[in-house]
Amino acid sequence: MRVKICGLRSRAEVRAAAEAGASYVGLVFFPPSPRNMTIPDARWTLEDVPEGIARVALTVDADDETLDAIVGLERFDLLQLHGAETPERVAQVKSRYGLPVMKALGIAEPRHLGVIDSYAAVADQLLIDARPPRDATLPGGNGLAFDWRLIAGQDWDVPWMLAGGLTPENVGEAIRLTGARQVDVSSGVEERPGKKDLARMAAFVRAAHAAAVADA
Ligand SMILES: O=C(O)c1ccccc1NCC(=O)[C@H](O)[C@H](O)COP(=O)(O)O
Repeated sequence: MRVKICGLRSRAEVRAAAEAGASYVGLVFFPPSPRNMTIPDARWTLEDVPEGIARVALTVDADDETLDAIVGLERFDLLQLHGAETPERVAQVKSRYGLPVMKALGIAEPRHLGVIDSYAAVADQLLIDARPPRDATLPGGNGLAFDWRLIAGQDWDVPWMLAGGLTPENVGEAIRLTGARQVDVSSGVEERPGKKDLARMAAFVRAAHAAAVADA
């Protein structure tokens, strides 16, 4: 079981996520978000991440200039594209930067599953998330879950991660229903938007690992 904790905003939060057992730590580069990270702050925030933990940069329909600046920090192992990027744009980003790319896809109904294969053909990983409501300010990180039965028994040609409204309380059921081997959380381990609750991060990782063991 691999856990990603997203929307971290300080070195202390990154350290706590690593100590809790996260396999991925994510920073959000999206100015409207309460979790937004600036490029200069990201360099410092990720200065001493332990070996073996993947550092993820989350962007939303970012242009090349923004991605150049983020990748230029030489701090990231994986790019998470969380906007309306097309499969062609995913392929372009992957080839321009030579870093693995994870494409986030929001689902709410069976028809939203239809596009997943076209992204699986170009992305290194998929992040299967809740589709944001039409009036949402943020395309992700809304703490909303989708009906996990929609993807029960589904698998794709690349590794995928389950996200959307996960919490220490519900992640076990989500893993059992979907068979996810990787899970991602942000709001569900916060005291308030943009501020992580260190005890909840640890509880989340424990619950995810316990569900994976129970499933084995
Ligand atoms: O977190 C944000 O503010 C954010 C902004 C713009 C796009 C995506 C964003 N977050 C995505 C995530 O943190 C996760 O990858 C995932 O969607 C889980 O979010 P949550 O439902 O809050 O656990």
